[in-house]
Amino acid sequence: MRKTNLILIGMPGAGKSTVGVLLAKRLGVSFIDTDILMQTGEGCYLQETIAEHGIDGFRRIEARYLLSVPPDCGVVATGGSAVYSRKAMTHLKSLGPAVYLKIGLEALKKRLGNLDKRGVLRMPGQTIDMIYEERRALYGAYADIIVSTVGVTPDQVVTAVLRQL
Ligand SMILES: Nc1ncnc2c1ncn2[C@@H]1O[C@H](COP(=O)(O)OP(=O)(O)O)[C@@H](O)[C@H]1O
Ligand SMILES: O=C(O)C1=C[C@@H](OP(=O)(O)O)[C@@H](O)[C@H](O)C1
Ligand SMILES: [Mg+2]
Repeated sequence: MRKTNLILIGMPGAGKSTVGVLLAKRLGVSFIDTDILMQTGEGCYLQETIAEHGIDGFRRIEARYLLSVPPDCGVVATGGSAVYSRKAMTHLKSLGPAVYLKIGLEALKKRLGNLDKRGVLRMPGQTIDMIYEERRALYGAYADIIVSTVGVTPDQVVTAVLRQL
């Protein structure tokens, strides 16, 4: 078993949570989904945190949970909005390489379905195209490793990540 930490970043729907748990099992390490860390810590669903605190409030609270990820984290599936906190990303990247699970806009639209049901952080009127445009430079800038998740199964994504380590 390889003892290693990996930080998964990318758009909502890219497969961070799905692939993350499979990767952790293959590597024999722990798995943390920061969305779950936040939900259990706050005692409510992410949508409720967004409704109560607004987008900026959600980002601040999310950053706090990202900063609480410990050194022996194993594989970490972040929420898609993690990259809005430079401080949190600096912390996470100090723990292990950031793996950008990349998905094209058209494939993403098919996978995501109704954005509101998924609780993607967005300003009123902001479309998925706009969010994609706003974020892709951030994901690219933080990425140590980039793996495409289009036209491949989650298991194949795991293999592709391991090949690049
Ligand atoms: N490689 C893949 N191919 C097709 N569907 C996928 C793939 N990886 C994940 N999915 C599906 O996409 C959806 C979003 O996956 P999820 O792991 O929740 O993404 P994220 O955590 O990045 O938001 C789920 O329905 C999941 O089953
Ligand atoms: O990208 C986003 O704005 C968000 C993505 C979600 O996580 P996933 O990327 O795991 O779907 C979750 O953190 C929250 O609903 C906001
Ligand atoms: Mg997820």
